[in-house]
Amino acid sequence: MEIQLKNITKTYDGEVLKGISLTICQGDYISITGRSGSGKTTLLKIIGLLEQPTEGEVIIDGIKSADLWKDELADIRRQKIGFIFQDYFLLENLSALDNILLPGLLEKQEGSRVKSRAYELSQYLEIEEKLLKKYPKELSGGEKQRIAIVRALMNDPDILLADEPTGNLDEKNQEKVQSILKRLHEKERKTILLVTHDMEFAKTSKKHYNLINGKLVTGTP
Ligand SMILES: Nc1ncnc2c1ncn2[C@@H]1O[C@H](COP(=O)(O)OP(=O)(O)OP(=O)(O)O)[C@@H](O)[C@H]1O
Repeated sequence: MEIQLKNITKTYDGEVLKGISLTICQGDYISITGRSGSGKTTLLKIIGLLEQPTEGEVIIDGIKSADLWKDELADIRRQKIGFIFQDYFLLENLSALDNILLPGLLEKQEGSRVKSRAYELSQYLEIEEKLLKKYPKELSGGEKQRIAIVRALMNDPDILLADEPTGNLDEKNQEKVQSILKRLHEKERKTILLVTHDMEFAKTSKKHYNLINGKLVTGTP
């Protein structure tokens, strides 16, 4: 999947993004850093089709997102984009396994197929089977984030959008998540777009941008 941003602006109270153009090609690993409030999450939401730009175009595989219906945008989000967040967004009253299975089951995919993919991916991310029975409150931050990554991978998305995925983790788990993203990029050819405060983490990407005054500035991490 190729995502093109053309001269994107976003205005809330003030102008947060001021003319951003960027092409994200299949297989890219891009990191974006920037000070708090600079608009990183806003940009990620626009790329993930969760938010509309005020001006400018988001073009997905040659099709302008503004020309698509809400349902079509939701289909692209579900089928092609995986989201990973700092706060994991696991449902507390579901086991880790059910959290992973829920999106697929909501889409009425066949239960046994969804389940075997969940186990396969959990094994790939070295999540012990016994962890899958636990509830989020019984899991460490690192475990929760790995469960959230499995959930993001269930539909085999082309691109993973990761918003501060190591923000709440200790050093050991930060390294674990970093190496998982690296492996998904190198071995599975996933496109990765990473927002992080952590310059060391940004260094592991192939292209790095700094978001300054609403514009992307090429940086060498
Ligand atoms: N839905 C919204 N309504 C109004 N203002 C918003 C909204 N979302 C974000 N903003 C504002 O836009 C600016 C950019 O926010 P954003 O969350 O994109 O920054 P960020 O770089 O991700 O920050 P952080 O690193 O602290 O997470 C902030 O000033 C924020 O208050």
